[in-house]
Amino acid sequence: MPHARPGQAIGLLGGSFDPAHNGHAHITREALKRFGLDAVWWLVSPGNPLKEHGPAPLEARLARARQVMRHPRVVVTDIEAQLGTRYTAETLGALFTLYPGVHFTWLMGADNLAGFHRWERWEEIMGALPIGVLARPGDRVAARMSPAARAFRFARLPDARSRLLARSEPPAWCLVNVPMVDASSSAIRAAGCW
Ligand SMILES: Nc1ncnc2c1ncn2[C@@H]1O[C@H](COP(=O)(O)OP(=O)(O)OP(=O)(O)O)[C@@H](O)[C@H]1O
Ligand SMILES: O=C(O)c1ccc[n+]([C@@H]2O[C@H](COP(=O)([O-])O)[C@@H](O)[C@H]2O)c1
Repeated sequence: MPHARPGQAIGLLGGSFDPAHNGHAHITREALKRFGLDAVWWLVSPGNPLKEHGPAPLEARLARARQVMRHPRVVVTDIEAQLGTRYTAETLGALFTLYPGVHFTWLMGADNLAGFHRWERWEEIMGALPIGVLARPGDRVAARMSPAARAFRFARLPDARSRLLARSEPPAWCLVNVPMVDASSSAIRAAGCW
């Protein structure tokens, strides 16, 4: 498990990373800058609980992720495999116990906010930690209009105040309009490059 000191602000980017690509690396660098984070941990998932087809083997996805994301403040991890968790709510519960005093922020692309209300215990997650959302081509409107965004409209931090997010009391979320990179794992798989 990676190291974190109490008081540090750590962003968590969960994903299938099947495979990792430049879009992931780009939003990670933007999240570090825009949300005032000390570090970001990639949580390479054993498998998205909502996806029917399992991803490529975890070892292969981790190896690719480590090639794609080389940054002194980013750690590529298999934390969920180590913890034996699959649902994000479970993973977070375990991390809060293991890292008391660490300020975790959950990171996601705008497409994930659009479907966030289908996640297990999503309202609890909203109440448990700040959520940083990064623009993704084609998904900003769906994200802003999503059931989760509407239900938690009162907890939205404006883009201009994004640097306060990591240390905000949850529920708190912020959608930042970063420059967008049009890359996706499904396009890479469809092109037969993985
Ligand atoms: N180009 C991108 N711009 C913004 N966010 C992204 C981008 N690519 C991935 N993300 C975000 O990174 C996280 C992990 O994404 P994931 O590993 O599912 O990749 P993906 O490209 O979305 O995969 P797929 O195409 O198979 O759905 C998600 O929160 C997703 O929204
Ligand atoms: O907990 C859930 O119900 C849940 C449902 C869908 C996705 N997630 C998490 O969302 C992250 C992004 O998943 P994916 O497959 O879109 O890359 C990853 O960490 C998943 O474990 C979590």
